[in-house]
Amino acid sequence: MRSEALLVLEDGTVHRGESFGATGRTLGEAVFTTGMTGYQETLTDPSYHRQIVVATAPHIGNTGWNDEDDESTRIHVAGYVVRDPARTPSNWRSRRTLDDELERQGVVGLAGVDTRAVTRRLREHGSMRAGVFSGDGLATEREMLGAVRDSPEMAGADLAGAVTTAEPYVVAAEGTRRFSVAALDLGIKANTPRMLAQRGIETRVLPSTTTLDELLDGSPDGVFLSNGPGDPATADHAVELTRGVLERGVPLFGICFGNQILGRALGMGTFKLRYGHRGINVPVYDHTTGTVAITSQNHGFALTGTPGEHVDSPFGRVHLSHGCPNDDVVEGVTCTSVPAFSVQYHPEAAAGPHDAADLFDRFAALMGGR
Ligand SMILES: NC(=O)CC[C@H](N)C(=O)O
Repeated sequence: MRSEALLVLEDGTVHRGESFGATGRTLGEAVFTTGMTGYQETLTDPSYHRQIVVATAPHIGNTGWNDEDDESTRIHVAGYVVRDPARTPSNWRSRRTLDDELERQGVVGLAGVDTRAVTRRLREHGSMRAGVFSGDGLATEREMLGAVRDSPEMAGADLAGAVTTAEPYVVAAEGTRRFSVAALDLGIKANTPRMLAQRGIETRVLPSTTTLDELLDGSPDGVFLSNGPGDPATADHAVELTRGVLERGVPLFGICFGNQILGRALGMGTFKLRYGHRGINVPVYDHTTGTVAITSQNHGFALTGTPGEHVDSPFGRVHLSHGCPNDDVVEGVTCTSVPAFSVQYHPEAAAGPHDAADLFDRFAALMGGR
């Protein structure tokens, strides 16, 4: 029997459901994702650190949990809120149920709430702090709401240090090594080095506190700035490193948090979106080619500016080359004087779609001087 569990939002809204996964108490920023598949990749994506993820897709857990699709060594979400967990998961790769895995990793979840109502609330009032409470974590509503309101905001949160690798490691290229890349790990997903490896690129993954000398040790052909949790306005060290890389003319590619960091290094500002972009079918318009890609996204912050415009930077002209047609948010920047570009969405596409995979080829071409 599942026990009672509550989702308490910062604005005082309370949703009653049943415990799912571990019982107890968890606090974080409530955000929603519209992805209908890929919950394993979402839950293990370090960018979701300290977020309580609400799935708008009603049936979650249908394909169980496997030993192959983790994007990192553990589940990173602070909590998981679903409508209707699968009672009988079925997939040839499944090893256990989502419910069991959440419990095994001590992740507090909630099932049986009207996730569409929660999503409407977050869409209209913005992402907000929240808590999931069950078992020993339950208390009076007043006490639970107090705990939510005492918890830290996502704005101003510096979280890369909580998810970065402790030690450097190398992911070898598949086949002949064409290039080597130094990747700054701010919460990197496993599929990024994998997609680089498929293109003959060796990736040396380095902790977020790496110095510029360590980053450029061995003269890598390129530098990669990873995705990651938290507020990009706090990522001063990564911004400094990026300026050093741009000054030396080393080819650079950034994804999501990495896009925000490149933008900041170029003098742009960042701001918090009302409810962010999280899903696997978000359109992005490429102002260079005039094409649209359907993309995987997970961001709560964005760069300032208008897609399509050119702006001046200490490193020459910058094209705000990609934008989201839904709301005109900048989705990518391309430098015209230095070999650097980045995107706010996820070409590593875990989970899918694969429209943007060619960006890794573009990075390879940049390193090849073409
Ligand atoms: N996936 C990411 O890299 C997210 C970047 C940043 N933490 C944001 O929410 O905007």
